[in-house]
Amino acid sequence: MLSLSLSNHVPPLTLLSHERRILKLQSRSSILFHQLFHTKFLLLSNSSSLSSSHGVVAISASPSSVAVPELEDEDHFDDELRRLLALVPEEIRQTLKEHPEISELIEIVLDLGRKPLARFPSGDFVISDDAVRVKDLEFAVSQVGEFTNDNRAGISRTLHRISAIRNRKGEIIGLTCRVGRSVRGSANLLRDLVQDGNSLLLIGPPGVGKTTMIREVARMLGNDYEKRVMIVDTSNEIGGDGDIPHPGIGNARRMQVPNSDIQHKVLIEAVENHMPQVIVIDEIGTKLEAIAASTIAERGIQLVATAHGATIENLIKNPSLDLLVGGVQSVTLGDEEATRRGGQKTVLERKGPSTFNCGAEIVSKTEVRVHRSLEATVDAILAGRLPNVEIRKIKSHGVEVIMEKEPFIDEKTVDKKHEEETLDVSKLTKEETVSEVLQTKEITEAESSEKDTLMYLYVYGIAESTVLQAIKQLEMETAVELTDDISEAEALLALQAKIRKNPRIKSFATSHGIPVYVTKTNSGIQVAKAIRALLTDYEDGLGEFGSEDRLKLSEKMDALEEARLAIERIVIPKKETTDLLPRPPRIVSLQGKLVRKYNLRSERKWRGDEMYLRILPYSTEEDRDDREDEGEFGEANGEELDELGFATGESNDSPSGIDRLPLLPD
Ligand SMILES: Nc1ncnc2c1ncn2[C@@H]1O[C@H](COP(=O)(O)OP(=O)(O)OP(=O)(O)O)[C@@H](O)[C@H]1O
Repeated sequence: MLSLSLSNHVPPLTLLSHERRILKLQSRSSILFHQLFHTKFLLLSNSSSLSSSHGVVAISASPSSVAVPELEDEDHFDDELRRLLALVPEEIRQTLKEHPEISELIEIVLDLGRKPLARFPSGDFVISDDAVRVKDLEFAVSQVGEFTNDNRAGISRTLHRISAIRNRKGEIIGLTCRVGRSVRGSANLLRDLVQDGNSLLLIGPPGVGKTTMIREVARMLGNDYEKRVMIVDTSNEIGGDGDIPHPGIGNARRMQVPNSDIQHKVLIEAVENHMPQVIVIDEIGTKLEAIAASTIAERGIQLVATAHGATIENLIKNPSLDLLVGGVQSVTLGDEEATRRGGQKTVLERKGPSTFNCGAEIVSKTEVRVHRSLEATVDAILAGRLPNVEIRKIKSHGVEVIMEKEPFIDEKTVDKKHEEETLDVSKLTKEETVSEVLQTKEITEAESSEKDTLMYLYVYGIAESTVLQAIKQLEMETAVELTDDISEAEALLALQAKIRKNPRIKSFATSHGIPVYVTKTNSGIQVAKAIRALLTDYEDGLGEFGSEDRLKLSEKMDALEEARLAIERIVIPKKETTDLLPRPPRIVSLQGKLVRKYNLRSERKWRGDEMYLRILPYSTEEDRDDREDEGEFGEANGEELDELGFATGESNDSPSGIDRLPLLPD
């Protein structure tokens, strides 16, 4: 039997659960520690050795002297917990302190005239049989900061959150005192998603641990990846109460929000004034906040946010928040398509790009369901298919942090079955669907691996089984893989009638330089012809397929987007003259056209030998010079703007064809 040497202040019986440390005896001479909730180990033996890989920390020691884990900031944490316990009347505080799970306390509930409760992961505990009195509430309130309009307050330099319930006169008659803690490693399951700059939306029911995870993401991005992180901290929950943020956020900075109603404005201010690379925000709950988040994402800033809701489906159905996942619209089908879908006349489709690239449903503190492509998930859900999900768990029965993947479900193949064999996917058990799909995928992958090159193809409006069949028959040099993610596609194959009805897809392809091939019918022969044409083009210009156009286009799109943002964010609302970045004259001319579409005046300027556009906050009525200038670099015309999707006019549609967001109200 191993003997454990314990530090004096840790009672032996609480060792296994204290701060959720899990020790597992691996053999007579070694012990492994679950390193999730602490960062430092105090080695009590000189003969101990410590090694770490993949979040697993192994400590080997001689049987008689074993390492004891020690929280880096244990004293600090104890002090914080003490400050929360200080809120309850002294006579019952001791009872609470002696509770064996005190280090895992979640909340203290004090309701006038009722017995005080402590909430633990294992359940509720009645702290005393004596009901809470007015003076008990007053005592607690006197120790916390000011309550803001959302009835929340904090305790300075701690992460605790105190929420008040008031009577109709506004007097406090109940308090929920939530323990806040910073937990190192709590976001390890999400590290790979955010480290490359993906925007991530965390959702989950109240109390599941979203704030704790997002705080750790902020710290991780700021410290481990040295990004400029700005937290917009609506209730001071991420960075704690007081003006000096809690050390749990690491190098991340934080902006406080004076009033939750203006959270969206602080979000925009954060971007405009503090040059963040990442914005972190807890609880996006209103339409205005969702709009502000989308605006930020549009500017290419990485966004990490939380929202309430157990699943992505909940968000899709929430009219205030559906914008976060692209929004939903009802589309009327053509007769042919409606017949093919068994008479269904309208379908729901995603309206535009999702604000976030990835999503994670927090199931518990140790389990998340990851949607690597939120757009693909939303599309799948709206089409009645199963989305791809990765289930990631921290296994506590062992000592490893294990990433689990739910078996891969290839939506395209599910779709194929849906379309070709009119097979009702919902009637299949998940296992049946998955195993069939896996078989198909294996075959495709085996075939692909024999070919020299691989091209990603996005198919729109044509049954994918027809496409796969055609590819197989053609026996070209290039292997083709169908993708659900249009942004990774190297070519787009569409049914003409379908793509005409969806200018957004076409516009996206154009703006990203993705060549589009269309067929008039979706017969096997037509489809095969189109694929042969596109593969021949691809093989002819291998490596440069569309790349030159892609470059030119992306520069034009960037320039127009820059002009649009300057107009909508600065020139119009602030009535300020704004200079754009220097561009080739041809592109400056195009920007000038866009400015005129907003009835504004612009001037071409030179910096050295570089030309740039100055946008003035005056109407075009005064814009004589510019009009006269027209034609000097004369290729730019309104039609080109239209082609690029920057048509303005009366419609509220986005100039880029990808739905733009309305301007934020003042
Ligand atoms: N990994 C963890 N280890 C230990 N305790 C945790 C962990 N994650 C969260 N907690 C605790 O669980 C409680 C709820 O966590 P948190 O406040 O982060 O949840 P939430 O989902 O943001 O809740 P809400 O939606 O109500 O704001 C807190 O007391 C927190 O300290």
